[in-house]
Amino acid sequence: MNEVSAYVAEGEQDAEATVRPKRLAEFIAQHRVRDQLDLLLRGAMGRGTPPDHILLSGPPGLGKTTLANIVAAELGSGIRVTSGPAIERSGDLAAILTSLATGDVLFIDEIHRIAKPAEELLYSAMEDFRVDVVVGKGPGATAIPLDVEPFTLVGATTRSGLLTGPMRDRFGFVAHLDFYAAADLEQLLHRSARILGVPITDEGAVEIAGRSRGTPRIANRLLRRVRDYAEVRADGMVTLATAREALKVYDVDALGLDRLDRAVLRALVDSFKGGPVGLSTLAVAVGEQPDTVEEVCEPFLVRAGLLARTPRGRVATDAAWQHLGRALPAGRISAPNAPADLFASDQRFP
Ligand SMILES: Nc1ncnc2c1ncn2[C@@H]1O[C@H](COP(=O)(O)OP(=O)(O)OP(=O)(O)O)[C@@H](O)[C@H]1O
Repeated sequence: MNEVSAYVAEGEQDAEATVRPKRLAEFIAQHRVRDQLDLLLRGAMGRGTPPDHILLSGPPGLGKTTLANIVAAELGSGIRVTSGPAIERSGDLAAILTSLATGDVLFIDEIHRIAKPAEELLYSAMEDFRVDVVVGKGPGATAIPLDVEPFTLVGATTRSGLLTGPMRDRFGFVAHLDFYAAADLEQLLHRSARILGVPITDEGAVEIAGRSRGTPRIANRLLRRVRDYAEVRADGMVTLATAREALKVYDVDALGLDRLDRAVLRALVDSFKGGPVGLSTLAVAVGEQPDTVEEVCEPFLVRAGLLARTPRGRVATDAAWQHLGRALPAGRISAPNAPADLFASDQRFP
């Protein structure tokens, strides 16, 4: 996994936890989602019932796990955390569900990857707070109904388009987290720097924010890398100069693209003449899993107008050729920058 991707590397989780906002009021930006959640939670607390189930979607590192923890903290409830791939058998899920206390929050990350039998069990738990646990096999199998205490499911997904209709319909509140504006990331960096005791100038924060791909987790990670550099090679202060020098060492370019992002663009432009090319072929060309290319690199490349996802495959836009410093080949049909709605549609393209 490359240095600055939006996934958390082992050993960095403590640093992440230190700066993670604990309450809604500390959660920066995403005002619409924050307001809506605030209403949902206060309404439910006023009535003394658990709020509707909540689905959070969006690219990695934008705050889904943080919001799930905030929901529990605001409700004053306990939280159980698991993930779709971790629930292999419906029995695993039944054990979790039946051990929940009244009002608990159950957070399922990557909920689109939950196994089918477990998903079906979840339907009745979400709707009727009841699960049928099947004991035995074949004609002798019996279903034992078990009660589940009223709870709130918070599901997180990077691919809401992959959720089945029945699953999506059972969430009373669905929120899509979008990439953060640079100004919001500056605010976030100042907050994190304060908590970590890192002196930072406004220009330093602007520089890091501009290269953070609209993603809080990446902003926090770059801050830690620039802090290392500032402490080892300068006087410890994060400034414009230390940020620039450090980010050069870590191979993060002016748009915030890292090695994998650039490898994807280079493969598209140099090996496939700008595309269209299918996702799996592109992933093989850069030596990564298709899921990583699709979920980690592409959302931002599309957002930055460098790559378009079309029904015929991935295409490098004119801006991608320019960003790589390549001349557009003569006779090439120009691919204008990707329209934002292609990204928002969140569909799986070939
Ligand atoms: N709105 C925000 N305000 C302040 N910090 C934030 C905000 N959103 C995210 N962060 C920070 O970014 C880090 C990553 O957030 P989080 O783990 O919630 O992302 P995620 O969307 O759940 O990603 P993944 O799906 O990969 O787990 C957190 O440690 C938190 O400190």
